[in-house]
Amino acid sequence: MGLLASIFGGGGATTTEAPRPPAPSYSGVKIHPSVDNGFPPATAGFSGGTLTCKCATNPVKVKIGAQTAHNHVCGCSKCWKPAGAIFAQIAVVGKDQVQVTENADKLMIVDESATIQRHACKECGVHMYGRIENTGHPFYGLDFVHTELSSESGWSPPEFAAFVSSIIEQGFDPSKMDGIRGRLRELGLEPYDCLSPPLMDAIATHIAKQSGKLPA
Ligand SMILES: N[C@@H](CCC(=O)N[C@@H](CS)C(=O)NCC(=O)O)C(=O)O
Ligand SMILES: [Zn+2]
Ligand SMILES: [Zn+2]
Repeated sequence: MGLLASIFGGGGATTTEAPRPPAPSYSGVKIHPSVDNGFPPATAGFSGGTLTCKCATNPVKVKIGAQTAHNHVCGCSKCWKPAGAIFAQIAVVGKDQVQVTENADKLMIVDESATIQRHACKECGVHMYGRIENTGHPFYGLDFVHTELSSESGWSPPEFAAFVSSIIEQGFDPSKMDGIRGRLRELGLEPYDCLSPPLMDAIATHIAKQSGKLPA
């Protein structure tokens, strides 16, 4: 065996390597019911559906007139999560495509001071859409919606995981974060502790153009 081969273990048959342990599986770690068993790709040409709150009678209905974008799971404390879920699942759509069609009187704004004005059903607590009213905000014009509230299939699938560390603020055991991030990666949802790099870059670009650091 040559010197390099002996240093770097390139000797082939003479090297006795221990078998590599199988990659750990985090399949038992729960994230959100819509992603825990995997999720289908978007349907080509899909053009929206109707979101319905959880009320057994007189549910609030919101018609979404287009496919969503930037679907993701969010670990922050402000986004609505179904019972027992650690993450929310949320996507954006143009605000002009969002129309409350039934029982609009049951909606209330959860926190008037928040950037995203989340319109929730007063009775069941489900957030039906979140709107940004600040015209200077990078995401102005986009509404935030939970497409799991629709019976239609074909919506854009989640692409990444946002605000992952924020689940600790809500009481999640910090020693179990490796399992959470491992499971998210297994599902193809790269975990970030804020938004994804393309979205953070888009926000920063908008801010730099507003301040004149970049040409508008
Ligand atoms: N660590 C905070 C993060 C909250 C946060 O910044 N959430 C993001 C993702 S939804 C956001 O854009 N919030 C704006 C808003 O809630 O209006 C928490 O969990 O409450
Ligand atoms: Zn309701
Ligand atoms: Zn959130």
